[in-house]
Formats: sequence, C-alpha cells, structure tokens
Amino acid sequence: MSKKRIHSSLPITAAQQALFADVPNISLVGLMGSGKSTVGRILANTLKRPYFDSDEEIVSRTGASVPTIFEIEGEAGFREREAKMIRELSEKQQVVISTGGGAVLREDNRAALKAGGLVVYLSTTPERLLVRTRYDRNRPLLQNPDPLGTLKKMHEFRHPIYSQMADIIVTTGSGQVSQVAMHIIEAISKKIAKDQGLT
Ligand SMILES: Nc1ncnc2c1ncn2[C@@H]1O[C@H](COP(=O)(O)OP(=O)(O)OP(=O)(O)O)[C@@H](O)[C@H]1O
Ligand SMILES: O=C(O)C1=C[C@@H](O)[C@@H](O)[C@H](O)C1
Ligand SMILES: [Mg+2]
Repeated sequence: MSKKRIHSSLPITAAQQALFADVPNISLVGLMGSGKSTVGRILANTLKRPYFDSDEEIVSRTGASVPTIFEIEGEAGFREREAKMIRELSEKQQVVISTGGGAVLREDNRAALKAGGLVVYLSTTPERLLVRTRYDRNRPLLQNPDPLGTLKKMHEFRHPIYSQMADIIVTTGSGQVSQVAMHIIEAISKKIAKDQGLT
C-alpha cells in the first residue's frame, strides 16, 4: 500500500499571501526529526509554492532508499548526490526546499541555499529529536545502540552552523507541526516588514 500523504495548508489572509510575492526560495535546515519535511510541505501548500525535499528527490531519482545509498556508496557517495541536488534545487525560483539534515556540512551547499533565498532553521533538543525519530529505520546515522548520544554530538557540532546561516530560527517544542509552519510565515512576514522599513 502506498504511503498516505497529508497535504494540509493553513488559512492565511490575501494580504499575508501578497507579502510573499517577492520572497525568493525558503529553505529549511535542521537536524533529523526537526520537522523539515513535514513542515516544509505544509508551508509550500499554504504559500502555493512548489515543494522539493532533497532526500525525497535523491530517492526518487536513484530508485534507492537513503539507507541503501549509504550501504552501497557510503556516506561520501550520498553527500555527493546531495550536493548536486542542493545546487539544482537552489537554482529554482520561489520554491520551498526541505534539505537533508547534513546538507549544511558543505560550504558549497550553504552558499547555494543562501544565494537562493531565505534559510529557516528548525531547532529543538536532542531528546525531542529522539522521540520523533526512534522508530524510523530510514535514518542510517541513527541506527546504532546510542542514537541519543549521536543526536547530542550532532547537535553540538551542527547547531552553530545552522544558527549562523539562518535568516530565521524557529524553536519547536511540544506544539503541532501546523503551528511551526504558521510561526515561520509570521517570522518571515515580520522580517519583510522590517526590511521594508515598515516597523
Ligand atoms: N514540531 C513537531 N511536533 C511534533 N512532531 C513533529 C514536529 N516536527 C516533526 N515532527 C514529527 O517528527 C517526525 C520527523 O519529522 P520530519 O521527517 O519532518 O523531520 P526531518 O527534519 O525532515 O528529518 P530528516 O532530516 O531525517 O529528513 C515526523 O513524524 C513528524 O510528524
Ligand atoms: O542529518 C543527516 O546527516 C542526515 C539527515 C537525513 O535527512 C538524510 O539526508 C540522511 O539520513 C543524513
Ligand atoms: Mg526530511
């Protein structure tokens, strides 16, 4: 049976929608389980923008799952595919991009995402990330006896990188994913108003 997808969108006003007319790409970065794929889809549906998920694009083009690519080509092979994908997706216009959690590790990826538009970092604690990812076998880097330890190390190393490149940082907690998407829309709206000198 094929996986059922939720294509929910949020009610925003025409005025709010209009504010986004000149906003370039919106790219989501963050650790595994931070909500990039789930929130990105809602954000794209709400803003009526095309949606791309770098992991999903790699999987659909290779015909192999992320764990299979890691198994056959190693992490290095996956990162090469990811870099090509990030470059390609970043060149699109006014789309929403959910990146893979490790895409920010390469300077060329960071530069491409920044050049393409706004970068939003979905931040949360390793403990919460573990809760969200623990039953999913699709993340090869967490398939070890101490996934919390791995998430803590990744958080320590990557949090400064995500934070430094982000235009907007959204801390996610126990709220729903739709609230996170709305929070992003509000934060970008505020940034536009500020950049235009309206506030
Ligand atoms: N803010 C949130 N509140 C509750 N659940 C969440 C939240 N964000 C994400 N989740 C849940 O966590 C799980 C993982 O989310 P998702 O796949 O979107 O993460 P991701 O950032 O895309 O991870 P990856 O880097 O591995 O692709 C999903 O089941 C999603 O519904
Ligand atoms: O954080 C990471 O390094 C990864 C995150 C996922 O999105 C996938 O891109 C892959 O599992 C690696
Ligand atoms: Mg994802």
